[in-house]
Amino acid sequence: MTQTIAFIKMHGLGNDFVVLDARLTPLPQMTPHIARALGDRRTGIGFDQLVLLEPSETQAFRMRIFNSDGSEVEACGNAARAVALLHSEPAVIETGGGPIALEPLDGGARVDMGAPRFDWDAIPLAYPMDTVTMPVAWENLEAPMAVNVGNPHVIFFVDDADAVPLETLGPVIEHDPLFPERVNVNVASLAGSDHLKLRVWERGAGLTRACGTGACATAVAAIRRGLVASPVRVTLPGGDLVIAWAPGGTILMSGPAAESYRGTFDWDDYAAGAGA
Ligand SMILES: N[C@@H](CCC[C@H](N)C(=O)O)C(=O)O
Repeated sequence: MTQTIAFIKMHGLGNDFVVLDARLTPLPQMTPHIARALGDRRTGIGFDQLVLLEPSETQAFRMRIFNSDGSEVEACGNAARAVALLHSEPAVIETGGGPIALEPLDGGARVDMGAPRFDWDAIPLAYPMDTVTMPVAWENLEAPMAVNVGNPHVIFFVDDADAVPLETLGPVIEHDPLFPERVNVNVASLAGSDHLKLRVWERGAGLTRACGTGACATAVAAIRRGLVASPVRVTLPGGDLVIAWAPGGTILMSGPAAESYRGTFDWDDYAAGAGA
């Protein structure tokens, strides 16, 4: 007998999610096949990420994240703000990238995303390399910085982020063998002494309206290079986030989130033919 599953559609700056809440009632096992089928905007519900909330043995609850290509990943900044809004009270939660602290605000949230990591094997890269000014280039994109903020990011500072053909270069860089777990690709330009403009090609999801972890990684990279001072306003196609970070500390991300609608789907409609 098929199971009817309730979902909540949410977004952070247009980066959209389907949230499944299995904290009290367990759901059938999520697989990459089902996540991909649900995420298909032509035949499924459609989303950038699927967010699965489960009980945790160590924190208030656990947030699992699946990209629209079905891959399970460690972190999602915009989803963290959406989940903070849904949970509606402060909480420390478990993620694949480590614990993060949620604080709901009116129409959004502040999230402590933990400390960034810069070592080549923490990104991870395929071999040892300076991650502050990487000696690599893809066409006109050169000398990026790599940061892991729970998930892996590479950041290119350019004169005009809008002029970069991210839809063609993004997938090439995402799948370059230098990044054994693939990578999220950020192109940023300076808009002021505390303001960056950012576009992101997301690993496993493509071009999105906004990427919270991309904003965190890019702000940290720009502060580390001495390009901007914290707190940094990061303007994405979907709107603005504010990121605060000091070397040695954790990253604080603030910004909006919203619920779009609630619905249900039949599990068997998406499980058909499911292998992995
Ligand atoms: N939308 C995100 C990031 C989602 C995960 C990412 N695509 C990855 O594969 O690491 C955000 O807001 O941070």
